Amino acid sequence: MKKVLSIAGSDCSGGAGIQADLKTFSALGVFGMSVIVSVVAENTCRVLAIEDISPAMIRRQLDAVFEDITPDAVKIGMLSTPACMQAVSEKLLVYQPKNVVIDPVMTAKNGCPLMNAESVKPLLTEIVPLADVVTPNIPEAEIMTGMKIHSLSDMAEAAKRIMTLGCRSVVIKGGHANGDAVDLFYDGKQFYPFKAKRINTKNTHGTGCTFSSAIAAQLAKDKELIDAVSDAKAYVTTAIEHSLNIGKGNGPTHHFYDLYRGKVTYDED
Ligand SMILES: Nc1ncnc2c1ncn2[C@@H]1O[C@H](COP(=O)(O)OP(=O)(O)O)[C@@H](O)[C@H]1O
Ligand SMILES: Cc1ncc(COP(=O)(O)OP(=O)(O)O)c(N)n1
Repeated sequence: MKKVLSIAGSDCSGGAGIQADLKTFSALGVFGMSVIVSVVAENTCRVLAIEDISPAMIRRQLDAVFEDITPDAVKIGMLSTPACMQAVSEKLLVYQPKNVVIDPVMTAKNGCPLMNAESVKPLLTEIVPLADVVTPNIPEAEIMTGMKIHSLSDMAEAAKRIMTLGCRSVVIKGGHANGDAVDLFYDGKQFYPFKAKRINTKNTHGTGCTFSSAIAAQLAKDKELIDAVSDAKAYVTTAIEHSLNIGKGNGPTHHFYDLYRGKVTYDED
């Protein structure tokens, strides 16, 4: 069975972060592992508190995984401080995992910051260059590039700027735009827009985590980047279509086993 590691924060309400990542991995038939970088006391309405795991403990968790198991892909989510980033980048440079997907999480849906301001620079210089694919939403892409994004051609310009940071490809997600949900994938040569009808729901907690984890799961299963992004877009769209009215705020995406049962392929190795 293919194995995928998530390096991210814990969402105790189960809709985003490590919890969304592991649910996505299971639904897509890969074995999920987790290195927890921060514990977030959050729910569908708000973030109450954040406690970062020490950099030493992040390093030990990474050693524990990599000395025993070789992940087929790695997804990186919330990294709140420069010290967390340094611990992760240092170990990934040592272990050199393949298929690294980086979701540069900066704020929760309710606007609460999940990454502090001094982390932008190390994100761009130490973390993004490790990525096979980086998946910012529009506000994150604006912060990464210093430009405003109002159109698909702005998304294309931002994608070009992000590629200069040294990643292999980028998908700018269109969840925060108006109209259809159009994500723009750029591999340094060509632009590929992935379009889905916008689903009229408030229950979109964890959409970014779900999408990036689904890309990692598909890359682990040896899909080409473009096919992994295409499949992940289909997966997240289904997960939003069937999202759950749990909690009083933005409910979570649903990792809809029944729809995926039968479509998932398991490897025996
Ligand atoms: N209401 C929606 N209908 C359909 N797709 C959506 C909707 N909201 C977000 N998406 C999709 O979910 C994925 C995550 O995007 P986005 O919500 O922008 O990320 P984030 O959670 O990081 O802010 C993207 O593929 C985006 O197009
Ligand atoms: C622990 C943790 N990590 C990431 C997020 C952000 O999740 P995301 O899927 O990008 O979007 P929202 O659900 O916040 O809209 C989080 N909230 N918590």
